[in-house]
Amino acid sequence: MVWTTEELIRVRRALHAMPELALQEYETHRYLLNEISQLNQDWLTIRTVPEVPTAILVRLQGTHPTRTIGYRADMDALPIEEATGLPFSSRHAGVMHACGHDIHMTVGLGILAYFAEQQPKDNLIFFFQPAEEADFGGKHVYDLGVFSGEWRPDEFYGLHDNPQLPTGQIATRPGTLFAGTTEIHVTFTGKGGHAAFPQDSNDAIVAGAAFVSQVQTVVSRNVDPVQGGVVTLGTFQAGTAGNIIAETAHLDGTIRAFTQTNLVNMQQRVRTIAEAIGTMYGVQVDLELIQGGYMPVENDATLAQLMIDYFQADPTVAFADIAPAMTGEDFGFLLQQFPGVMFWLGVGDPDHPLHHAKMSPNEGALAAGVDAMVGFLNYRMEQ
Ligand SMILES: CC(=O)N[C@@H](CCC[C@H](N)C(=O)O)C(=O)O
Repeated sequence: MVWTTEELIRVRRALHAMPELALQEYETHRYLLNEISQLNQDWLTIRTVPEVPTAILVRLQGTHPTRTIGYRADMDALPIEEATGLPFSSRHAGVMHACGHDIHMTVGLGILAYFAEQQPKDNLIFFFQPAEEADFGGKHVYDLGVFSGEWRPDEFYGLHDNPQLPTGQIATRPGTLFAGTTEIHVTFTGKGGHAAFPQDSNDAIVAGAAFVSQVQTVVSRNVDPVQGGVVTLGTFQAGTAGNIIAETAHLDGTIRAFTQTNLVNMQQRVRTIAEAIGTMYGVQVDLELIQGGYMPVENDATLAQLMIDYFQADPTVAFADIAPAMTGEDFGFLLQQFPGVMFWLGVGDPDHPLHHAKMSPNEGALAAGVDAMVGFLNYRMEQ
């Protein structure tokens, strides 16, 4: 490791305090560029992408390259009011790094800082990616043709922090690691009116409530229980007062499955239910189902096994086998274009899951993550 633990913590706390939503990561972008510009530039090239202005790519020229290896860290945060009480809490009201992307960026910078001092044998590309939680930034950048020519990785790696695992533990598996997801955005529009005269209205809340209940049958009745799936509705906004019948109800949610086939079937069921509710309750239905880049995260079997073998043989790494999770990740899209591996990095906060307002990763994971990945990349470059 080139950066000390103290330097990693300094960077992580600065990033934690400046969380920004998808495609708005301008302060984060400036901060990362400033840190990267202070590294040794001898074999380092920085590239920005005008069409996705918060993205940053960095290429390190290898000494005797046989391949180009990509490493991705995501940058965006979530619309959550932080409640950790930490002295370096979010400075941005209602926005929080509650998914640990501050950890991801810091580990990425730590690995980059190491190879900016120790020139790698193979070429390395670091991709600081906007918009993982929404708007699938990885797909946007890929679709622009950015990963071509000398910026084309032969293989791609990335990590996600995991509060349920002990600090510094690494876990992954060959094949499916995370689900594919689809965002649900639906508005039911009926006819508002006085609470006393329901016969003259079409109540959007009743339609929305029926939708909430009915979509519960998608997983319980339409998905093979052995394969599993998720339909969660995370928002329901309707109404202004107890004695007014609401004209509109808006709900947002997510559909998840480990295979694209199951995901598409679930999308169709959700669409059918929404349309049927429109007919049953006499409301207009505006439904958007957006998958974008949130494909199932499929680890390349050979590269994942290589990584697992390396980590299991390294006495400094605590490695654990793990089952797939229903988390989504738009890295799944990039792993459909390039072989590669995503892995979990334990951050030891079992009482506060990802997306919780009190989630507080243990910073001991930073050095563990950098050391493990630097070790693996050096090993991979000998193959
Ligand atoms: C790691 C993580 O938490 N990722 C997000 C990805 C969101 C995908 C999309 N916006 C959706 O809501 O389906 C997750 O919620 O798993």
